[in-house]
Order: sequence, then structure tokens, then C-alpha cells
Amino acid sequence: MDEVLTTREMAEADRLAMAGGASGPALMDRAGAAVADAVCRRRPAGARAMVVCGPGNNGGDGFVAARVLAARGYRVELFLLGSRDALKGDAAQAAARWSGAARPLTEAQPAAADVVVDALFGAGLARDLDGEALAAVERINASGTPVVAVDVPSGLDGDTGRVRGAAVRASETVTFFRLKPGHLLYPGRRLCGPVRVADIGIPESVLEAIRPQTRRNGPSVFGDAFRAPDEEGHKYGRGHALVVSGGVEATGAPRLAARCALRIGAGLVTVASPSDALAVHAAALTAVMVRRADTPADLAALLADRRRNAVALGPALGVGAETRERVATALRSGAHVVLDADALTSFEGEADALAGLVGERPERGVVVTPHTGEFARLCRGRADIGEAESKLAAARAAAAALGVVVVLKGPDTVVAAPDGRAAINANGTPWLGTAGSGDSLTGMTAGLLAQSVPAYEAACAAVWLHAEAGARIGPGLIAEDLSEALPAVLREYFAGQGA
Ligand SMILES: NC(=O)C1=CN([C@@H]2O[C@H](COP(=O)(O)OP(=O)(O)OC[C@H]3O[C@@H](n4cnc5c(N)ncnc54)[C@H](O)[C@@H]3O)[C@@H](O)[C@H]2O)[C@@H](O)CC1
Ligand SMILES: [K+]
Repeated sequence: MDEVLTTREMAEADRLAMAGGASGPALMDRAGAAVADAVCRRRPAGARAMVVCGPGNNGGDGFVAARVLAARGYRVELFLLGSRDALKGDAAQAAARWSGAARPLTEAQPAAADVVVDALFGAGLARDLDGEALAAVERINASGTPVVAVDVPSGLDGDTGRVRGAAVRASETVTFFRLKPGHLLYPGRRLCGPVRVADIGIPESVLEAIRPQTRRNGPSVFGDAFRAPDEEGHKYGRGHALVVSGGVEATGAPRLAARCALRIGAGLVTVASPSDALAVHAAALTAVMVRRADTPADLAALLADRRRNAVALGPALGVGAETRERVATALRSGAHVVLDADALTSFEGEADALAGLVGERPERGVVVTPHTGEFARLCRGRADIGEAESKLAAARAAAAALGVVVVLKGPDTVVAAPDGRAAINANGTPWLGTAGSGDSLTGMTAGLLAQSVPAYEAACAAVWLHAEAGARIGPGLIAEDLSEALPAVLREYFAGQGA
């Protein structure tokens, strides 16, 4: 159920279902009935339900919902954008079975209703809202009346999560068969409210032909790649992560990362520290080791030991030529690499230079974990990425251009692989937006790479486990808590695998 379908893929699912014998009106009937069910859970029979319908099949779903609700004893009023005669196909059939009136949308007064069904536009939204539709959406939002949105809140672009002119603020959304990107990407996610995915009779087998490339992030994405350690295994079998530290005033971030790398299961973790910070690290660390590394050559020497098979650079490392050199050293070693923060900003406007370094050794995994600002700096000058239609598209374009796995962080973190796979994360908490949270994620990613989890799955697992840990802590979360919350999260995760 974690596949996420674009508007085009959803239309294909619909087409394949019909080619396989499903009828359009039957699909619409189930869709409309699922919407009516949502209304019934929210308001008792006898309540005043206002259904606003648009000129396409989203409106058709609204006509079905109106009919079902009226039959269940609701006082239903239906308002239509455009004329009833102009409806086509399945929507026209659904309208023909609605025996009530279809009044002009301009007359809709949502404040007078107990619940609004928003069936103006769904997947067919083709331009920004204006005129009557815009005014209706504004009245709905101003009314304070609860809204059940059909498929997506009208005005929300289902592929990008963006608002086209204006969009309904829904109390909940009922969508069909699978989620769409706009349900998971902000601001769409906020406008949808809780999203229910209704089964309308499209067979699962259509997915084999569609092969969706986007998923909601979760164990279904990475569960096969990240499994509990082998019973007979030992620490050397679980890899060795190296975290590169900045100077004496910048030791906290690498320590947070190192601790998370160890907690997530790396067999060994070492902090590579410049001389001035060695004593600080040595005093603060116990299970994590410390080694001296003052220059890029020192780092190269540490990485010459191939058992150190994953390296994390960036947190509090400083921006500039020396960091670039360290990044180049790491990328030229045989280790898997995670680049974050200053390691990325040191390539500001020079994504191509970074891609060149990555391309020298395409066989090993590289993950970059920028937040929006770092991403914009790194990709400056790349119009193909900067002007992408959504966060999802931007992460995908950057992953393809750089040849790395991109973790574009935020409340709707997107993980994208160069081959087009992408996952949108949805289990976080705003409390994760705190100092050191990103450093912890970097460390988790490095810890998973050290365990030989492939880069895309490692990034997806790190993002999900990090968010899961954060969501359990919630209010008052500080970055130090994340590594401490991991054992319980991992225990449950492995239990879910039957491990
Ligand atoms: N598997 C499927 O694809 C199913 C689709 N169903 C419903 O069908 C919907 C998609 O139907 P459609 O493709 O007909 O598209 P919509 O009903 O979302 O909208 C298309 C209509 O709106 C008009 N329009 C688009 N943007 C406008 C704007 N900004 N201002 C004014 N008019 C605008 C178009 O000219 C067209 O008439 C889905 O969202 C879903 O609700 C369901 O019936 C169930 C099955
Ligand atoms: K809608």
C-alpha cells in the first residue's frame, strides 16, 4: 500500500482496471460511497451536508456521495460549477441518478451546513482557480465548517503538493486506490488533514504494469535490505564508520553523528579528529574511538584501511577548500560516503564538480543530506533542478545529475536515487527541527552504510528510523535523545520483520 501514484499513473490504473473488466460507473460508485462513509463517521444522519461539485469526474464522485447521503437520511444540498448538461461520461451518469437539484455554485453558503463535501476538482485540475471556483473555495475556508475532500482538496495539485491560486483546507481527505504525491508534500499535506485511502475495486495487479517509482517511506521500502545482525556475526562483520570532526569548537556534531552510527548497529565507529580536538573527544567518548587526522592526507591514511568502509563528513566541518579536499579524499577512497552540511556548502554552485568526483568511483554508495538551504546552494546555477515543479522532482533531478542518493530534508523529507526511485517520509514530528538533529541523521546513515545496506535503502531507513525516534520523544526533544530512543525503535522494527 506504500506506492504513491502520480496523476498520470492513477489514470493508467483506472484505464487498466477498465480494460480488465471494471466499469467506470462502478469505480465512481465506490469512490462516492467511500466519501459518504467519511461524512457519516463525522456527522449523524439528519445533518445538513453541502456537496460542491465540479465539471469533471471529481464532481461525479460528489453526485454519488450526495445520493448515498440522502438515502441515509442526511439533508443534502448540491451545488454545481457549470451546467448539468455539460457533464460528460461517468459524471453525467452519476448526475442523472441524483434526483435532487443542482444549484449554481455561487449560491453555496457553507456556513449554513454541518459538513461540506468538496468535489470541485481532483486529478484533473488544469490551471489556477479563479472566478466562481475561487470564490467558493474562499467561502468554504472562511466558514469553519468541516470539509471532507474528494481525492484531493480542490485547488491542490496532486502531483506537486502545491496550491494553484487557492485550495480548500480539508478536515479529512478520501482518496482512491493509492496516495498521490500531493498528499505527502507540503503544503498539500497540511491542507489534506488525515488521508484515507479507499479501495474502489482497482485490482492490485495494475501496479505490475505501472511500476510506480515513488513510495511513502517506511519498512516496505528498506526492510529487505536492513535486517537484524546475523546470530553468528561479530562486530567486524557490521562495518566500521568514520566520522570526520572539525576543530575544538566543533566537536559536538561529529560526536552526535558517531553515537548514532554506533546505535544503529555499525560494529565500530571512529571519530577522525584534528589534534586540537583530540583531548576533547577522548574525554567525551567511550565506545567510539578517536584517531588523529589533521590533513586530508591523514584522512586518506585512515581510509586506506579498507575495513573503515563508511565515512561521514560535514557536520561542523567548516566551509572551504580544506573541506572540499577532504570530501575529494573520501570520495576517492573505497568507502561509502555521507555528505552533509559544510561538506555540501563547500561545493556551493558547483554541483558538477561534486558529480565529477562521485563519477570517479560509481560503484560505491554516496548519500547527500542537505536541508532546503544547503540544497539550493549546492544546486545554484542548475536550472533543471532549481525550477523543478516540486520537492520530489527537484530531489530526483539532483540525484540523477550528481549520481548520488539525495536526502532532501524537511517535514516531508524526500529520498531520491539516481535510478528514479523516490520515497517521501511522513512519520516525523516538528520537534525534529532542532540543533544536532541533522548530525544524528548523518550518523545513522553512515552506520547503515557501514553495515553494507545499499545507499538508497540506507538513506530511507535512516530517515524513517530517525523520524520514528523523534516522534516517540516529541515535545522537549533534543538531539542527544535520538540515539537513546533508537534501541526501542529498532527492537520494534526488527520484531515487525519477524526477526
Ligand atoms: N481511477 C480514477 O481515475 C478515478 C477517478 N475518480 C475521480 O475522478 C477525478 C478526476 O476526474 P477528471 O479527470 O474528470 O478531473 P476533475 O474532475 O478533477 O476536473 C476536470 C474538470 O475540471 C475542469 N477544470 C480543471 N481545472 C479547472 C480550474 N482551475 N477551474 C475551472 N475548471 C477547471 C476541467 O476543464 C474539467 O472539466 C479524480 O480526482 C477522482 O475524484 C473516481 O471517480 C474514481 C476513479
Ligand atoms: K476535491
